[in-house]
Amino acid sequence: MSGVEIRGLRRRFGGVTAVDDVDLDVPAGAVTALIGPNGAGKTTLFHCVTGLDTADAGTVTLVGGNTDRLLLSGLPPHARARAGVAWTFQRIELFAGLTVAENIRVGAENRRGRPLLSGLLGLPDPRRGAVRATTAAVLDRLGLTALADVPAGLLPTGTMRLVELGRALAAEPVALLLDEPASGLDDDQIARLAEVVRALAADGLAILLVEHDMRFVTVVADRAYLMVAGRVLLSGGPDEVFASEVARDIYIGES
Ligand SMILES: Nc1ncnc2c1ncn2[C@@H]1O[C@H](COP(=O)(O)OP(=O)(O)OP(=O)(O)O)[C@@H](O)[C@H]1O
Repeated sequence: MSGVEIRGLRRRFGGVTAVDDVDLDVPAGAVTALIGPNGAGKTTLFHCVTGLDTADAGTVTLVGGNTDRLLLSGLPPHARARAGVAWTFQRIELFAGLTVAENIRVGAENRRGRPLLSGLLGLPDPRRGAVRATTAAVLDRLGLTALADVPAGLLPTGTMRLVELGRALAAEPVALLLDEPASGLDDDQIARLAEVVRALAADGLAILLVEHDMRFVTVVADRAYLMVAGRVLLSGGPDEVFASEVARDIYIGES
């Protein structure tokens, strides 16, 4: 399998085992959803993949990409990003004063890095052409070209989420992690986001989604993992997982 392989992952906070011996595959070319009630450990697992948190045990491995198998465990977030992992947060973290294009360009520049010396000397960046091309391609892909020059802070939430996704995509990742991308979106925006996410998976990205919105998960995910109290209780097609007794108990009353 190429994608992200999680094995025996464990993370404790004092007496709480937030992630308890989790195995999970995020294959390339598919959307994998991680679902479960508040406090299940989804965000902790997500952060152990990005490197924003450090697992106490287990491994996270990137399979494919620049190297055949790269152990991500132990690497800081920027090294994981450079290896091909990109993510978006539940809380939107755009530069409000920068335009849509500038925000996306940040992602493209992070990926390519800028030769330190030319930056310090104020010389033209030799990679600027590639950054510009990537930014234009991402704007086009997400239908944001007409908004390229609009300050991100002026956009409605749904569009901001697309810009954040654009910034992640501009890094040309192998694996993409999305933390509650549908939160705060209306039905039309959710449908549009679902289309974009499906198309990205069809292009070969390995996508991991932490999500509460059942409808979105059902439409977009190939496989869902149900996590409760740090453990994966079951996994399978989203319909099958949501139809299970344990999921029905959790999601009853939710949309
Ligand atoms: N930094 C921390 N320090 C102490 N406990 C933590 C920390 N982060 C998470 N926890 C605990 O770990 C458990 C899992 O939390 P986590 O945020 O990963 O769950 P979640 O499934 O993402 O929940 P939600 O859907 O509400 O975001 C919870 O009991 C939480 O209180």
